[in-house]
Amino acid sequence: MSLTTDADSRTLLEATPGLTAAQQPLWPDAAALEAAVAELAVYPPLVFAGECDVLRDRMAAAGRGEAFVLQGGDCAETFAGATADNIKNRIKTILQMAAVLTYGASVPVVKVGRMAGQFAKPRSSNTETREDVTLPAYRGDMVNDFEFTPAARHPDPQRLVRAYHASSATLNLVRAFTTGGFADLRHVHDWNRGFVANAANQRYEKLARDIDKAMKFMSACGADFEAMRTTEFFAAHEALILDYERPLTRVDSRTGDLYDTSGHFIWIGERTRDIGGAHLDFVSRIHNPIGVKVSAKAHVDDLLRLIDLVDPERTPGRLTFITRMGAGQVRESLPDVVEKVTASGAAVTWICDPMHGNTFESASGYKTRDFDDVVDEVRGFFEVHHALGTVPGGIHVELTGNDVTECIGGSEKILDADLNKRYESVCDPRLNHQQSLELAFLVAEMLSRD
Ligand SMILES: O=C[C@H](O)[C@H](O)COP(=O)(O)O
Ligand SMILES: C=C(OP(=O)(O)O)C(=O)O
Repeated sequence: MSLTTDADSRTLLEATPGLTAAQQPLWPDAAALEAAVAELAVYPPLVFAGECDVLRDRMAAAGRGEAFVLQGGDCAETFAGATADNIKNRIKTILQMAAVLTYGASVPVVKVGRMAGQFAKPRSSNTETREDVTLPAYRGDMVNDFEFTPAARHPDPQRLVRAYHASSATLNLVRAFTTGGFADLRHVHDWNRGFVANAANQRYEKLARDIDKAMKFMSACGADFEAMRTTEFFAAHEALILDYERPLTRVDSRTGDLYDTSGHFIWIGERTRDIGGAHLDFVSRIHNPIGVKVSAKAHVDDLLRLIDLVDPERTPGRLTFITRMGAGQVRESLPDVVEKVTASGAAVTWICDPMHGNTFESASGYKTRDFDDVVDEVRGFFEVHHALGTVPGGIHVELTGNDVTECIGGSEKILDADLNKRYESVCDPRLNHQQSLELAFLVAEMLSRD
């Protein structure tokens, strides 16, 4: 991997003339921005192109039903939140979920963290008003600070550089955890025993007992548990701020192809997937596996054009549609999209994001999601794919390993009145540790009925 100055990469480091990039900050100081971008452009890549290729193969397997993808992590990572404990708890939660899903799906689970780069947020409004004060909206730690003061909300390009360092430190610990023994399947299994030991989770005891038996069976057969002390783990985030993604785009010295080395998998959000926009133009020129969020409002013709642009060669694993239609819409809106995309001969992998179509403001004023809606959207996603004979390839979830109270419901029965106890997200509400595991048990049940 090298940073070359050949024509192709030079063009990539610059914005394509005439294309609009939605949801970008209004950086107040052009010289400061240029300095930050120049700094990023000479830093080492965060990931290696070969790892992105491996993930593309894994995503292709999920598209064929030979693997199942679990993408999960914070809605918005913060610099202050990039602590060892937070990262460990999130990895632990994802590993626990993956173990349960592996049993349910009987295929490998591809583990992808929404982490080590998820520092930018698209917003519905450019401003936020509290009482009679209006300030720029918080757009993620990569851009400005959550604190509601004029100074904090001022976009600062040096934050792009801080995001790189926070991502680098996060990824370093993630790699240590997942290759150094923390991911040992036997530990993960023990942690899951703790989950069902809680009386509130008795409903999942049978599945947990079955997994226990499977572990004992594997042990009796002489399975090599030492080989299961490590696991593959990939990093993903929304490629939103092009002043971050472009300078981290490098030429792969093996092939001459371009890769965005800020993460293995990057996705384009619902608000930035316009066909003539700069985001799709950007991802069409890099070789990472790419996700695109698809809401119930998406027009199929636009999606078909998008496929032609981003995946003209129909490479399995290259393009994933992350559908987020809402529990009330998924059964009505998803079939047409899946049918027409499939009929076009496209090779997309389908993943369900059951979070972003199910957000509402609670009576007490918190942005929240109801656990039942989250489960129902996944159920609807499975139903639609089963009816059409297509493959439900995975889930994409906003979660944390901590005991926050941001989404209502689940076996702990979090109520609206509980939300103020530990609402810590700086943007959208996440499933907490228990809710995440409960979702994994429920999805494992859905998968094992396949
Ligand atoms: O995470 C998703 C979006 O950034 C978020 O839903 C937008 O939130 P907003 O409507 O509060 O701006
Ligand atoms: C903003 C997000 O989702 P969407 O683009 O689907 O709204 C997100 O996943 O953080």
